[in-house]
Amino acid sequence: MEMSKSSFKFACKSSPFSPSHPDFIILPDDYDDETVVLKPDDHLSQVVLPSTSIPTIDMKIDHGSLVSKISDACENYGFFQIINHGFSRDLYQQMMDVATDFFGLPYEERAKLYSDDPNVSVRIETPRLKLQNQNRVRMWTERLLHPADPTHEDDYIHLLPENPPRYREVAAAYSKEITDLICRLWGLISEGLGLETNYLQTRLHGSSKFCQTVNFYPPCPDPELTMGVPVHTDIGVITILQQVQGVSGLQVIKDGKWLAVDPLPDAFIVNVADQLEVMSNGRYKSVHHRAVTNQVTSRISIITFSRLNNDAIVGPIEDLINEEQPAIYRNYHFEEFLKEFSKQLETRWNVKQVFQLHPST
Ligand SMILES: O=C(O)CCC(=O)C(=O)O
Ligand SMILES: [Fe+2]
Repeated sequence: MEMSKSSFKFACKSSPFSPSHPDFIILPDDYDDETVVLKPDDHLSQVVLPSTSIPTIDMKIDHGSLVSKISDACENYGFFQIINHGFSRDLYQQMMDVATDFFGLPYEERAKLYSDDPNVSVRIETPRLKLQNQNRVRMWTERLLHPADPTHEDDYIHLLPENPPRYREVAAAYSKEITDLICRLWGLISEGLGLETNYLQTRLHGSSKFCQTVNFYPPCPDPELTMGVPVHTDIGVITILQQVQGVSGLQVIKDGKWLAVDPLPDAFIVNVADQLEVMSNGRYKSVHHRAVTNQVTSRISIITFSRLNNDAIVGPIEDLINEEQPAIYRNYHFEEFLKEFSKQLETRWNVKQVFQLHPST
C-alpha cells in the first residue's frame, strides 16, 4: 500500500500527525543517556548492504544441514530468514491483505480499538519511549495487538476487529498455521542444542502462549528524528515476522553495525528472544533490533511472539550446564522478568542482564 504523508491519521487521539509535535520527536541513536544500552557510536548508525544481511535458510534442505544452519544463525546472528517453510502462500498473502485493509480504515474506525491499557488483550496502541529528563515520546508506528492462540480461539476472536470483514477468519486461520510453524522451529532449535526434538515442546507445554502484533509504519516526513520501534530485544522465546514486500525497515545489530533485513518474497524472519537465550545458557543470542521509517512508503510487519505464562519457571536447561559451562543465569518465574521489563520499559532494554548470576563477567 502506498500511502501519502497526509492521508494517515494516528488513532492515538492526543498526538497530531506532525513530526514537529514534541510527542512524536525522538532522537535516533545519538541521545547520550546512560540508561540506553547501545552507546552512540559512528559505526552503529551505519547500515551495511543487504547482501551482508542475516542468513537465509531454505527449509527444504536435508534435515541435518537445516538443524546446523539454524543453530549457527541462532549463535552468530540471533536472526535468520526462512524460505520454503511450507506455510500456505495464500494465507501469508491474505493476512497481509487484511492487515493492509485494517490500516486503510478511517481513523474513527481504528480509534474504537485504541487503548493504552496493557491489560486490554485486543487493542491498538502507539508505543512510547522515555528519554532521560524528558517525557515519554510516541513512536512513529501504530500497532494492533491481539492473542494468537489457537487453543483459546473463542476467548478472543470475537474481540478482533470487525473490519475488514475477513480479519477474524483470516487471523484465526493464520494463528493455527503460524503456531504450527513455531512448534516445528522449537523442534529444530531443540535438536540444534543437542536435545530431543520435542524438548522445548514438552518443556513449554502448558506454560507458553502466543500473541501477535500488526505494526503499521506510515511514511514519516523526517525519519531521522523518529523511530518506528526503538532498539530492543524481544522478551519471549522466539519471534516470527512477515513483512510487506518492497519496503525495508527492520534493522539488526551485528558486530556493532546495523544490518538491514530486506524483505524476501514469502519469507519469514525468525529471531531468538530473551527466554531462549537464558534457556540455552547464553549460547543462542537475543539480539538488539529496531524498525526505522521512511518518507515515501508505509510499511507493515506481522509479528507472532511465543511468550510464557507468568508462572513459567525459566533458567538454563539442566542438560546444557556442567562444570565447564556453569549456569550464567539464575532460575526465575517469567512474572519476575515481566516486572523487571516494566521497570525498564521506555528507558533501557536489557532486562535479561538482571538475571545473570555474575553480571560483571
Ligand atoms: O516491524 C519490524 O520489523 C520489527 C518490530 C519489532 O521488532 C517488534 O515489534 O518487536
Ligand atoms: Fe522486536
